[in-house]
Amino acid sequence: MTLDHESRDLVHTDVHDVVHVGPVYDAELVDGGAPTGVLRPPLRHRLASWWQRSPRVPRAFKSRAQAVQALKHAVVAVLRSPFRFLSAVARGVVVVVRAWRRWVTVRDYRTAAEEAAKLADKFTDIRALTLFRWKVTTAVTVAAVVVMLVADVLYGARALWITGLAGAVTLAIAGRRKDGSPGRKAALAGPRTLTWTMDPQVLVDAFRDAKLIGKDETLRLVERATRSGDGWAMTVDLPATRKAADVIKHREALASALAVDEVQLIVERVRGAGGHAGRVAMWVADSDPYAKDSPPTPLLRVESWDAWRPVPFGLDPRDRRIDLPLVWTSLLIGALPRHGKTMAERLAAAGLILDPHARLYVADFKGGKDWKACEQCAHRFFSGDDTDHVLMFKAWLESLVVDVQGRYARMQQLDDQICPESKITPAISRDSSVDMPVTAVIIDEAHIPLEDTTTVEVDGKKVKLGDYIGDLLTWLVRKGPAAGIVVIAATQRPDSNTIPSRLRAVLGSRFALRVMDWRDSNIILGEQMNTRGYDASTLLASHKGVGILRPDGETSQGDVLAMTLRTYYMSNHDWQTICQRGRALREAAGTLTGHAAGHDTALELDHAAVVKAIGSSTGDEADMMVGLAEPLASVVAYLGDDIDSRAFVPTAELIDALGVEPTAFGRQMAELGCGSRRERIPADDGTVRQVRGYFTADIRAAARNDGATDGAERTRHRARDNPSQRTEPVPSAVTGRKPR
Ligand SMILES: Nc1ncnc2c1ncn2[C@@H]1O[C@H](COP(=O)(O)OP(=O)(O)OP(=O)(O)O)[C@@H](O)[C@H]1O
Repeated sequence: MTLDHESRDLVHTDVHDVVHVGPVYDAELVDGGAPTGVLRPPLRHRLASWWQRSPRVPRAFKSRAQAVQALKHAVVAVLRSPFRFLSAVARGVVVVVRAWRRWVTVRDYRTAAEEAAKLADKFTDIRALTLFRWKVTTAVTVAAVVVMLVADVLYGARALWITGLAGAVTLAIAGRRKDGSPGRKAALAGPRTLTWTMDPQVLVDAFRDAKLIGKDETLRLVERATRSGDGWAMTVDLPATRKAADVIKHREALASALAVDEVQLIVERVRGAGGHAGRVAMWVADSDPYAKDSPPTPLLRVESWDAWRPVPFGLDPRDRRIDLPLVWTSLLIGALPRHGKTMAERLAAAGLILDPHARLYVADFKGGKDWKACEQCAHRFFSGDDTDHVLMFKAWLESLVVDVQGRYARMQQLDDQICPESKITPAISRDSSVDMPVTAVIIDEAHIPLEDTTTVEVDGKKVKLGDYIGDLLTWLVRKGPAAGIVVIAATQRPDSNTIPSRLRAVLGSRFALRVMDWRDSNIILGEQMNTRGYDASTLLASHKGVGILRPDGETSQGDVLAMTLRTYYMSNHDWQTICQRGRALREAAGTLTGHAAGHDTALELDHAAVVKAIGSSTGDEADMMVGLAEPLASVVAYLGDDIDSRAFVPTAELIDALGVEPTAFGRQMAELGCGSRRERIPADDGTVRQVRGYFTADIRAAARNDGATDGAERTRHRARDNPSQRTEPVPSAVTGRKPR
């Protein structure tokens, strides 16, 4: 656009009323081509950008930090050089002596004769040649000594020094470190710890020893070892076709090759613009990074928090803060007792407590003091594990189902500017007129309601209370997040019978503290996570509050599959302070409601609407179990909801879980119309194995057929035929079902 001329104009609003409106510019569009040169950055900037990006410019010249690091490396290299020279000379002596021995013993000629089976014929020749070479050796040695003596007489000690130095340099060159140099791999190597930071060749050897790269492959150093926190960081590129994911999977082997404990070795894939599938960032801690005290939660230092902001959850081994997003997702926490579940759950809850607009439903099935403090700011609260509490929890969930449906209906009425998608936004969640606050459902010991066997009537059908609660929770976790419902559940029984697979499948974020075995770890973190290098059963008992987080979406450390972290510490006193602050904030904002405000009203519910909403699938399993003969009943009980989500279950797993005699078990299953078959399944080490087992489709079919016939009659019949091979009923401890 080119400005033609500038003119001042007066606008006449009225004959007598003249208003001065300032300069008015007249312009016309002309085709002047692209504004070349005008928008180009100055040469200086282009040069600087090229300098930073060019792979030809050494890293040390690109930034001050890297220059300092390079200088440090240079100083270390200079200081180490005398020792490296001496060891190279020693290796050179070995090389030369070995070469001489080969020559003087006529090794090549002898080997050729041996291979041709003509050693006896050639013996005289070999002997003559050996003798001759010994003579040459003696003559050369005598000549060398004579020359040295003459030189010493003629030129003094200087000649000896120069000759000695030249000889040492020659030996050092012969003995320099390279593949195949003698003595490089001592049978009993000394400690390798930290030598890799100085000598990348040691790192390459470690990768080879751990079988992460081949014999002829090598690593490309992207970033030299640098000091980072209480450890050393380094970035390497694997050879083409090798994957960073495999290094993460075999971290333990690499830790062994580097002679460090696996908790000290952190391996991450570098993602995004600066990374690729074969780029690995490693960090090796000087000592166990989890063996120190967790710092207090940073939430203590804030007056209030926005529930939409990810909540400070813990620190990774490099002491980098990990924030966990909660809104639009849900969280499952699982662990053995006394390993920090409640602490982790309270940390997540603290962020929501400090937001006066967030509404809290706290169901404490533990019944202790842990949650008492947040009673003062919770919209709904109870503490206890009686059936009455479970029934109250059921009523809450039903009311929340109705609430979520109401929220979606109201969102439809809102205009597109306020609600662009069918999701609540921060502004909607804080607008009291639409009544859609972020609502957190916090459940401690979530297995208690899910295992409740009380019979309740739902839509005229008798079902187990636990199953119905499972359905309600599944619906809420699936539909609730977009409407602002955040479910945070903690359990010490993360087995497949307790947390139904349909519920687990929809829980977004997972946090596994220490568990008993890899199966429990996979139940919390997701299928096959142990084969990808994430197994919470490998965490140490002494590591309280340390767990593997599989976040739903991005955390403060970017888009990672999972990470190990140590949760912040929140003492009871700090927890009480946060809860008091939460109450004060709600009082000030006028958002104190329900239980905290002393209004624990009975819930008016349209039960039919709830049942219609969740589309009850409850009772299927119970129906299937009726009249089933053993061991089929035990197998169905053991699988629980997994009977729908898993395609195949190995026989070994069933024998292990049910504690039955293998031969009798196989025969009885076959009699019930469910024969074992072979199937290829991935093993723990990533390979595929062929194992015997049962397809869940076969188990279901057998269960249906067996349920339809008179199972009890058949069981009696079998027991009479062969009493010694009767399979014992599965104890409740094995099936994970709690008798109530
Ligand atoms: N990040 C942490 N740092 C230090 N100690 C921790 C941390 N997290 C938890 N702990 C300690 O671990 C112990 C157990 O914690 P917590 O009560 O949260 O476990 P839990 O798994 O909920 O136990 P339960 O099974 O009894 O419910 C407590 O003494 C707590 O102080």
